[in-house]
Amino acid sequence: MSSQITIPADGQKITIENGRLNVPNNPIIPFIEGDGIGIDVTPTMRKVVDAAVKVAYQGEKKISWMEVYAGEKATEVYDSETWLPEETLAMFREYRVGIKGPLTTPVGGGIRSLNVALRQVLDLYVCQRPVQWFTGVPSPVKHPEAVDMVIFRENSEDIYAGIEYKAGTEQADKIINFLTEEMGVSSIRFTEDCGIGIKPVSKEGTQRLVRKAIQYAIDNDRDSVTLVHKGNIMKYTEGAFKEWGYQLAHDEFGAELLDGGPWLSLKNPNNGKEIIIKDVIADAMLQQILLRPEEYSVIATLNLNGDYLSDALAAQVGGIGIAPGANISDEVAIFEATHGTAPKYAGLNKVNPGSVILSAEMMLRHMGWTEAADLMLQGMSGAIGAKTVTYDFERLMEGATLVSCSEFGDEIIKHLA
Ligand SMILES: NC(=O)C1=CN([C@@H]2O[C@H](COP(=O)(O)OP(=O)(O)OC[C@H]3O[C@@H](n4cnc5c(N)ncnc54)[C@H](OP(=O)(O)O)[C@@H]3O)[C@@H](O)[C@H]2O)C=CC1
Ligand SMILES: O=C(O)CCC(=O)C(=O)O
Ligand SMILES: [Mg+2]
Repeated sequence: MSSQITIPADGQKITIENGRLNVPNNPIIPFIEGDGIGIDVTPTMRKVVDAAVKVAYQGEKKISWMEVYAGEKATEVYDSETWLPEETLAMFREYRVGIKGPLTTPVGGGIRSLNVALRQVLDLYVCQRPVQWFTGVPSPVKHPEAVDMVIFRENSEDIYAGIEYKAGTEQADKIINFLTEEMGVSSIRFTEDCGIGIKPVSKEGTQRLVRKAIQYAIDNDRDSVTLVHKGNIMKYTEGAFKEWGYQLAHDEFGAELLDGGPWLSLKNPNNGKEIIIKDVIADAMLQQILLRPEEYSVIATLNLNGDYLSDALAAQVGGIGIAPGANISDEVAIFEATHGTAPKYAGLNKVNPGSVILSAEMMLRHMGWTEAADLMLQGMSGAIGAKTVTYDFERLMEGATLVSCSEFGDEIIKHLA
């Protein structure tokens, strides 16, 4: 298959040297526009990033964007069967840092999630989703300012691994027969026409995620890491996640039992402050984040819990239209909005581009371009403070001026200087 990707002539590759990113002044950044509202939010994000970089570095630094394809656009550019071209994966591997818009996943059939495939193939095992309130953003809770959490969602395992067999197929029946006849399982209520899903959760997968969460708490002066699990019911997957998480905190970070346990306490080696390692059962956590958000800071959790928690928490600070995210491995990082393709709004230049813009802000910070990242936050706060906002905020804010997706980007740019 011939290449459909144009490599910008004027940029250089980001490399990794001794485990650290080496970012040239003119890095090539691969991006996927995304399906649905990707066509609205991604160009707006690029314009805002370019403006922030220009203001921050006065032309000394500049991003060379390189479009790579996935999803519906890939089927147009390549052929109708190609949803995730090998060269897209190769570019992310080679260029180290990228960003993407949302990609559609059909429900109940059709292709499996391309978003999940990207995470699995590139082993982007950390899904990092910070949730923080911007002053003035409409919220359904009384104290949105109390929400300041960073979710570390395990991104490569769990029921999200996509090991599923459709009811009535030979594979599903084979597994059911194996379970009932060889494993003594008697609790499959209806063995006829029963779909089967498998939930792999490993010690290594858990510990590499929890390690990142604790290190983040240390590096960012956070006071707790909460392991969120449903280990009372799923003992050997979610329960094991909790046990392996505590074990890692003890073995690698020297955490000690607090008041006899099970919570642990460790001293932040940077400043001597205490970091508590605790755990909460997932359903109770959904209540806790609403009632006592100030008690939670860094959250480490399994893939599906993290998916639910991140949208629920986003709602408390303005919705998924403004909640950013990153998928990170030791070699590659792909930043992405937490929302989906919102097909009913696709191409209307209507939705909030805040989520992918804040994902780009995380990307700039990851690259060490903190001045540009800080400016993006300033621009976002400025646009929201001036109440020039997209429909999702405008419908909840008194006295706000409704602007389109691209106009919201322009409002952010106005507040960069
Ligand atoms: N990482 C990814 O690429 C993801 C992809 N998806 C995929 O996206 C598709 C659609 O999923 P769906 O469940 O409808 O979820 P979506 O996130 O696409 O949309 C749900 C609702 O959230 C609100 N919303 C979403 N994005 C924005 C935005 N930028 N600005 C303002 N409001 C927004 C809208 O609410 P309202 O109607 O109230 O205005 C929208 O109707 C599916 O195929 C799903 O698999 C889903 C999540 C992540
Ligand atoms: O891949 C998808 O379609 C959905 C993924 C998702 O909801 C998420 O990553 O938050
Ligand atoms: Mg989700």
